[in-house]
Amino acid sequence: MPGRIEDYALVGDLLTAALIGRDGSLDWLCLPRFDSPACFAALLGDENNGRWRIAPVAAYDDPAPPAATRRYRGDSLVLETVWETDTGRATVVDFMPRRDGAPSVVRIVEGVSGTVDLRMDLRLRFEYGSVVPWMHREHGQLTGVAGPEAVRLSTPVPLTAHGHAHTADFTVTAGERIPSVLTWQPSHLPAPGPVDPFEALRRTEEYWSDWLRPFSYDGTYREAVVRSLITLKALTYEPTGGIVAAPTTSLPEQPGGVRNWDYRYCWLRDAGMTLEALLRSGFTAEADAWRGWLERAVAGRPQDIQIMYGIGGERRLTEWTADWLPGYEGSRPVRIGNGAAVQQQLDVPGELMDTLALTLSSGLRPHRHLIALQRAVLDHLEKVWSRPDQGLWEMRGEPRHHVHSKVMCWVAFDRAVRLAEEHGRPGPVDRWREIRDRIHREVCERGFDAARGTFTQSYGSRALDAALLLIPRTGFLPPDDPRVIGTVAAVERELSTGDGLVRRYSTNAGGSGSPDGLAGSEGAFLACSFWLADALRLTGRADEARTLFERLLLLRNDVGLLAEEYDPVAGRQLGNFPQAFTHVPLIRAAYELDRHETGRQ
Ligand SMILES: OC[C@H]1O[C@H](O[C@H]2O[C@H](CO)[C@@H](O)[C@H](O)[C@H]2O)[C@H](O)[C@@H](O)[C@@H]1O
Repeated sequence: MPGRIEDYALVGDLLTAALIGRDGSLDWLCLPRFDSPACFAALLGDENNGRWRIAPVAAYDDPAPPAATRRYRGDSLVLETVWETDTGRATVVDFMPRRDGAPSVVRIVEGVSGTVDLRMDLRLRFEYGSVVPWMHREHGQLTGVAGPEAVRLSTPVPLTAHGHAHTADFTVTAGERIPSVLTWQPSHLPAPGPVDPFEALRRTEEYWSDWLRPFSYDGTYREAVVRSLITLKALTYEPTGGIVAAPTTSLPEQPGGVRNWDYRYCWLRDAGMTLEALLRSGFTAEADAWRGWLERAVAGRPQDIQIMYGIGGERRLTEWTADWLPGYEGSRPVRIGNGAAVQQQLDVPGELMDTLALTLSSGLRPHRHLIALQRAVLDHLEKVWSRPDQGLWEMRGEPRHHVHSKVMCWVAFDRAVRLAEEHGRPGPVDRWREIRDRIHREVCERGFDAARGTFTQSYGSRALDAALLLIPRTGFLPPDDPRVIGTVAAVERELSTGDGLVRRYSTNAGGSGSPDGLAGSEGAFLACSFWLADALRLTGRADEARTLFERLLLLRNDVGLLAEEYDPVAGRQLGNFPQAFTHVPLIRAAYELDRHETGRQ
């Protein structure tokens, strides 16, 4: 059975990523890309949906299994799991080397002291756990083939078949290193050249230390920021520059519930925020690559711009359900694809304009096509900003006039005005200024509940929304405006989960059912909880901001990773994992709190 979400660690090769549990089981891997079918999908079912486990024999069935501790090697994506057994200590080193042709996962067992008896258990399943491949030996490698896919395992450990599993018991002694390399390829091609596991390890470590070289932040939260940045980089599809929201699908927002979504795609919103974090950290190459991805993805008519795309810029992300998969802890359906791709979410043009303005002010050269695109986006937004939408939470119910979306429409015109005023960019500035001011008036009249002193989730509603915490950082109103202060206080009061964290909205607002039209509820939303920390700082409550931020840092798992949500009652992470949307505000809050402290000193 899969572990808790926080039991997993990430390894990746910048084209896809794998999740490996504390129990030594690789339970999730899509090959050759993030959005390809999984060849190990135990995460969304059990071992018979595909897994590759290496662990001490005693860890398999013993009710008191040996203890494992984990860490990444330095500032890299090379994972080490250290097993302490009665007879000795062994380390399993897991990583995905940078690709030189075919994608591979390398797992090296190193004997540290004494001897350790281990077991390898390989259950290869293509097509999200549904296809049992034909397994055979070829050129000394165990090979699995089914349809278009082939996987080869190269290891000195002799595996034997037991039903649809291949297993081996073996012993490692101190000083010994036993490698296994699993490589994927299209089945019609000849076997790729061998991977030297030790040389691959050296190069992978070297790559990560080179990558971090431009990073100079040395503040209080360096360790958390670095791990978040490495995670964001690992979620970037290197060939195109697209950034996935998370490498998983259908890790539930409520165990056993229906709030299960596929995040292996690029949201303009999430990626724009990621870009801000990368730019602020000095990673301009990634920012430039993403801009290239964006330019290609959105090319065409502005009315056809989607809120999300595939990692190659694909538009059709048709949602379907993998009904054969039991789901993580029975959370069904397991969704592949994402129906939100065709939604109207009016915050997105604002995110886009904000990101483009940021890239310009960071000194990246403007692309001619993007300048034309901005004009076209604004022309289109002028026609549609007053319509209802699904909002940033991608609510699947009736469209509404979401206040956060309207504020972001204001941002779109505001940034256009500023680009014209400050950078001399051409455009109908007076008209943009006039629309900007009209949106502002409308939001303050229709989106503000004067009796309670707070902005609301949508016009005329009493419901609140933690996205409103973003208002002070957009410049829509200054942080010390009583309407901002009232909104922060109302969100804290009404959306708190009792421990300082907040939900994004109430799934039971006024007893009338959830505004998202879905059954069940969900946990505290971690991005919103980081936004709250940021809003507290902005509104003059820096000490409370720091306390909340440091509490949030404690929710990271043993290797520094966070999912989308957290269940404060069960004390466990929820939702897709690790999630960019969570790690991005962590980075921002860390920088801002440090900056505040330095300013104070
Ligand atoms: O809550 C319902 C929606 O949940 C997902 O969207 C969430 O994740 C996105 C990616 O991180 C984020 O941009 C969005 O703001 C979140 O609400 C899901 O992808 C949607 O299909 C679903 O309707």
